[in-house]
Amino acid sequence: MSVIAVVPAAGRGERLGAQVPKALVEVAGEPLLVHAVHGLLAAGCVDHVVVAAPAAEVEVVTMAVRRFEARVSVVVGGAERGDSVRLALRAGLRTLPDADVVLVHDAARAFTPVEVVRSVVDAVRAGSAAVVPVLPVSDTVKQVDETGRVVATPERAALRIVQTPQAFAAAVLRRAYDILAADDESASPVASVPQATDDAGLVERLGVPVRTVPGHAHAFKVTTPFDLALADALLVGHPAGGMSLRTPVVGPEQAVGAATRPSGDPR
Ligand SMILES: Nc1ccn([C@@H]2O[C@H](COP(=O)(O)OP(=O)(O)OP(=O)(O)O)[C@@H](O)[C@H]2O)c(=O)n1
Ligand SMILES: C[C@](O)(CO)[C@H](O)COP(=O)(O)O
Repeated sequence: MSVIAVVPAAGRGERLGAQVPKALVEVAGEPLLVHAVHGLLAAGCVDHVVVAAPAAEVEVVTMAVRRFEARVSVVVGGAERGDSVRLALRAGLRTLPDADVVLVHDAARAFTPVEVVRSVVDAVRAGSAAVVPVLPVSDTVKQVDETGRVVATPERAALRIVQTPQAFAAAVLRRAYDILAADDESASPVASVPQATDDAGLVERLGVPVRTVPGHAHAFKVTTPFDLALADALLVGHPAGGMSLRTPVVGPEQAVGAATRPSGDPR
């Protein structure tokens, strides 16, 4: 019984517009990707992390995560986020075939508090097949048509912003991504990956109920230059590898009951 986290980090980051792929953009002296991986491992309940890297950056990414030793592996990502998740998931299930829980976590949500990681894992361990961290919506949301005309105003109280890591019973996510077995070689690794804007969306299509747990403002997705400025501001006063990297990485055995332990760390 173990927990795998897959980290899609193969995007270009068009909306950020940096000179390097977004996952390699540095905040407080470390790439976003390293902050994200550190946060997962620091939660103490994740056994192995698989990062999906841009094809041209596999070596750079491999060097960046070398400090985590065998607990992190790197694969080449795909054309879309879903392709990257599938490739990383397949590699993770080969590394740890007995994994019972899989997390999917955006490299771009680099400052997610460890409590959120523990909370989604605990919820799956408690019997939920799929769990997503969410925040309430504070703006009114409109649905518009292709011309921009408002066609509906959904009831705000029923809406939630969805974050990552999203956690799944391994068998359920494997089914959602149509990975029949950890050593399945029968099809192209990225053939017919169903696309959705998040992984829970695929699981919903299977009719599997998805549970929510509280997310955290620090789990925002670095998408635009404004988000990057926010990340820099959050880490002001922290040394290189500040907020996330101050939390020591602990092994799963040290994290028993971790979700209920008070933490003095802002993560
Ligand atoms: N082909 C892709 C596209 C995205 N991602 C990853 O999925 C996460 C969420 O995607 P997003 O924030 O949209 O990143 P980008 O696709 O890089 O951003 P943009 O849409 O602005 O280009 C990121 O960690 C990104 O690296 C990925 O692994 N493979
Ligand atoms: C998975 C996600 O982070 C949940 O909010 C989000 O849907 C990713 O969207 P993106 O356009 O790939 O950034």
